[in-house]
Amino acid sequence: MSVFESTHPLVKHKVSLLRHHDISVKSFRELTQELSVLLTVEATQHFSLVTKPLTCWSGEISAPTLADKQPTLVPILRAGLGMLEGALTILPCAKVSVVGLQRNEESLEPESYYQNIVNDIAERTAIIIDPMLATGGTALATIDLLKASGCQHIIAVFLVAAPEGIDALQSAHSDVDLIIATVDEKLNEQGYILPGLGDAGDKIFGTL
Ligand SMILES: O=P(O)(O)OC[C@H]1O[C@H](OP(=O)(O)OP(=O)(O)O)[C@H](O)[C@@H]1O
Ligand SMILES: O=c1cc[nH]c(=O)[nH]1
Ligand SMILES: [Mg+2]
Repeated sequence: MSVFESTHPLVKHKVSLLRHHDISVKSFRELTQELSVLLTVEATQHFSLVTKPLTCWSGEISAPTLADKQPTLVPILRAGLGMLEGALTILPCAKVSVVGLQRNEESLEPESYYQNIVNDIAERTAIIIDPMLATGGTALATIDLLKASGCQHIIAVFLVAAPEGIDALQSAHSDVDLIIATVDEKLNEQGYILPGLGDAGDKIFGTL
């Protein structure tokens, strides 16, 4: 498994803006979408290309073209929906597979309440999108579900990740690549990332 933490100055700057304690819902949503665009560029940077003949204004050329089927984006409800529009900005033909998981606030275990996975997922790269990787339980459950559905290639994109969550994914799924805006310090006793963002879903949906 590769773990890629972005070093892009715009990514770092936008994560810092997200951390402001009194950030508005509007700003949190906008920054989440902007970060999602930047991280989706990173997530797709190793996609394979083939050359295909193309007639352009000056004649025949061999043009680089994506080799494989479009990926499926996998937003984890709710907070992952906040990253969907940004990812679709640069992958406008991607399919979308939705997974509904909510972490139980006491046990910290993810509880499943919805899933709708594209039926040809075995032929597509899945790009999981969720702002937060904390204990890793939610991401693990999502990866298990995608693999059980036949998925062969998974990339997971997070805005903020705790070392505990990264370790959990590395131990269980060494074939999954992680793209992360920022790796934070640790989890607190309630399973929240420090310094973190607080509850990303509540900030995106205004349910604080
Ligand atoms: O790594 P974990 O310990 O599993 O925690 C991370 C999960 O927690 C948050 O979702 P939450 O359960 O708050 O649901 P929400 O998106 O509906 O707010 C977050 O968006 C992740 O999905
Ligand atoms: O810090 C955290 C941990 C889990 N979910 C969040 O939204 N934030
Ligand atoms: Mg939440």
